[in-house]
Amino acid sequence: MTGPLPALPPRLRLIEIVSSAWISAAVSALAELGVADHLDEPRTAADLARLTGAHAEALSRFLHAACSAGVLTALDDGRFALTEVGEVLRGDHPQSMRQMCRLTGMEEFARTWAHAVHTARTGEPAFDAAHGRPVWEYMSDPDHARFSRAFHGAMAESAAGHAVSALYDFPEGAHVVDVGGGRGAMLARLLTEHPHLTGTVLDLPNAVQGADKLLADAGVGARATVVAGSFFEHVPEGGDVYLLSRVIGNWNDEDSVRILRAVRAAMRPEARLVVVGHMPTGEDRTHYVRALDLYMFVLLQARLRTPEQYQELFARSGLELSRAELRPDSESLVEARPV
Ligand SMILES: C[S@@+](CC[C@H](N)C(=O)[O-])C[C@H]1O[C@@H](n2cnc3c(N)ncnc32)[C@H](O)[C@@H]1O
Repeated sequence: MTGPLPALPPRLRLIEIVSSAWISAAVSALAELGVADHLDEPRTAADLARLTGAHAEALSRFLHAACSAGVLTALDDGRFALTEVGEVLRGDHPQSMRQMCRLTGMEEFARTWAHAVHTARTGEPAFDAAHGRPVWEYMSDPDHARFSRAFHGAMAESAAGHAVSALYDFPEGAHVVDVGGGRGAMLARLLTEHPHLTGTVLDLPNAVQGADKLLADAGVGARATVVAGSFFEHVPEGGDVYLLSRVIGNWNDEDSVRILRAVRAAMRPEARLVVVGHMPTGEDRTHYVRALDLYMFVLLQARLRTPEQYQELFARSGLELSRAELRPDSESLVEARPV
């Protein structure tokens, strides 16, 4: 189903809502198996099962479930084809969501959602209730390297497809410090698009694993530095633009102010801070922003914010809002300057 849902009697509508989690799990499983990467031409379930090491009859159920969500179409001859939406599940699509769809289905998140009622009762993060510690700490544990790789792989995939340069004019010759920049995918894209820029990526040691290689493979290694560390302890000085992409939405107000103050302490008076992330605009066409706000709370006791709410955090951190670029259904941008 690709358009708006038809009007349904309340009981049917409700069961449609709660069972959509199963369809979502089916799409995540297809992403894990890499099914879409074999659908450069329509194929049967048996063919796809052979190519992905899956069970043919079981896979056909997953494929039909994905058809009901409009990700695939079942052809009259029994073969399955990608729809325009399904194309984005391909690993080689320029805006691929394969790693993100795979990540969404991982056990860690399933267990987190199973504890969501704990969050509703107490206001505490369900991730901690399910796993005994906060998500960043859990991910830093070498025993959870698979989850960490999947998480940072998904972030790198979506950051690489993110056109931050379409939203912001980076000054000629600027040095960009990507604070909490993961594997450096966003920095790599920025430096590729703007040969005059240099940059630094700062993130926790488990997150920057592979960043040197990613930047070198993108051909920008000579203009980039990778720093492993915590933004609560130190943010590198000397930047002209400090980027916080999809970071502040992970933290409550107190911690956000600590991060912003650490960035502010590193900034020269003429430097700028650019915050990128989903912000409620009131014009969003999907329920994703509301769902993401819930997810941030359940996972991290955090929230998405409007530019006005960012301004409140900036005011407590020695910064002031200098620009806001709101984009419904997509990531928005706010800029701040030191006061
Ligand atoms: C949602 S991800 C966003 C990554 C990247 N900026 C992007 O937009 O793709 C949040 C990032 O914050 C990083 N992070 C969490 N705690 C941190 C800390 N104390 N110091 C530095 N980075 C941290 C995580 O490792 C993760 O890479």
